[in-house]
Amino acid sequence: MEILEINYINFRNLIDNNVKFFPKLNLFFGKNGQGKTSLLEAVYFNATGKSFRTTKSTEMMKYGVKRAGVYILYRDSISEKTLTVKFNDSKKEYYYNSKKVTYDEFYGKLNVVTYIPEDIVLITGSPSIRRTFFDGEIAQTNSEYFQDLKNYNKLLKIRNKYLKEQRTKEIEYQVYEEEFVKYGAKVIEKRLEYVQKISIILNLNYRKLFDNEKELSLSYDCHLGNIKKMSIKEIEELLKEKIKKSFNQEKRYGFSLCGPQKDDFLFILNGHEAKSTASQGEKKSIIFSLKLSEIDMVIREKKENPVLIIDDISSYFDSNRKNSILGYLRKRNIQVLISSTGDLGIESENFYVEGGEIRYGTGFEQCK
Ligand SMILES: Nc1ncnc2c1ncn2[C@@H]1O[C@H](COP(=O)(O)OP(=O)(O)OP(=O)(O)O)[C@@H](O)[C@H]1O
Repeated sequence: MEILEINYINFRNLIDNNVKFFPKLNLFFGKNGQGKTSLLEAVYFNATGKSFRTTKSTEMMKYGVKRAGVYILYRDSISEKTLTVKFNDSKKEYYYNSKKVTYDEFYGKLNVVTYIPEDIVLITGSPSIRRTFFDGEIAQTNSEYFQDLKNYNKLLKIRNKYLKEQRTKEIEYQVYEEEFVKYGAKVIEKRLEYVQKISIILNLNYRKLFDNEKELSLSYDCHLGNIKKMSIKEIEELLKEKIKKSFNQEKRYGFSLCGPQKDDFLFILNGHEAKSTASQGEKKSIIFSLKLSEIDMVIREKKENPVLIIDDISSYFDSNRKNSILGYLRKRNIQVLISSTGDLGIESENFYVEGGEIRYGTGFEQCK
């Protein structure tokens, strides 16, 4: 996939514009606070309907305006396509090839992978951060998972409501519980399958780019115990069993204590959990390897190259490591959008960002 151009209106500090991108490395450089991240955020938001900086879309609207919008023209292996998101403080509208669509129909069309400074929380942060991240990743290439997860989350809310209101003797509750178990097991099974696939690629990428003396893996830490070799029926049975055992406690608490919302994803480096043992440098390298592995997963599942977005590359790696990563990305024929406060010392198409304006082809001397 390749983004050909983006148009934005009233997006953060960006001056309304149309920017054309190039197939390989696109570098957006400029001083701090000029709009580099805002441009990358606009691309990400246009592709996914979400921001990597905020959960409130109103924060992305230029101060003082009532509505904003982004439009992307991109090409996949078949044809050119467009995606548009229009939003205001109360709703978002999605368009695919100029036709209004639901979010379900919109999500996953244009695949993007991001690497931003805040990504380190994928290791250091809480399990819910990892669940949200991996759920999004799996859903990006697997629309069945997107639906299963949506159904499960709906059922979880309903089940919690019944538990809270002590209505578990009602007939409907039994029906909901059966569905809850069915979708819960589906979510767990698909997550496990994804983890098993990506873990192998993750280790290869980590060893190739960062440290071939170490072994890195990702494991799915399921609240049901070791489910690695289980069929979906066995997972369902185990979940049912677990619910039966915790039911009295669930009624007391008024919410579900079982289900995939209790699970976690663990990064294991040389046999130890990275969260508590890996160095800062190792954590950054693990996350970068994860992002490269996501690219490989998209290629594998969708037969399309995703677009890679890297915000502020200079803040992660020293120049040696940066050069080896960028050289590697160039060889892989992936479109990359990178922001930096200076020259990267590698062949790239350069854009200068100043005061919300993006200008193509200007020299690095302006940045000094
Ligand atoms: N909703 C908004 N409307 C207008 N301006 C905004 C809005 N949100 C943020 N800004 C401003 O936009 C400017 C650009 O921010 P951005 O994060 O894109 O900068 P940057 O070039 O990536 O900087 P850095 O190199 O420091 O990360 C900042 O000065 C910020 O205060």
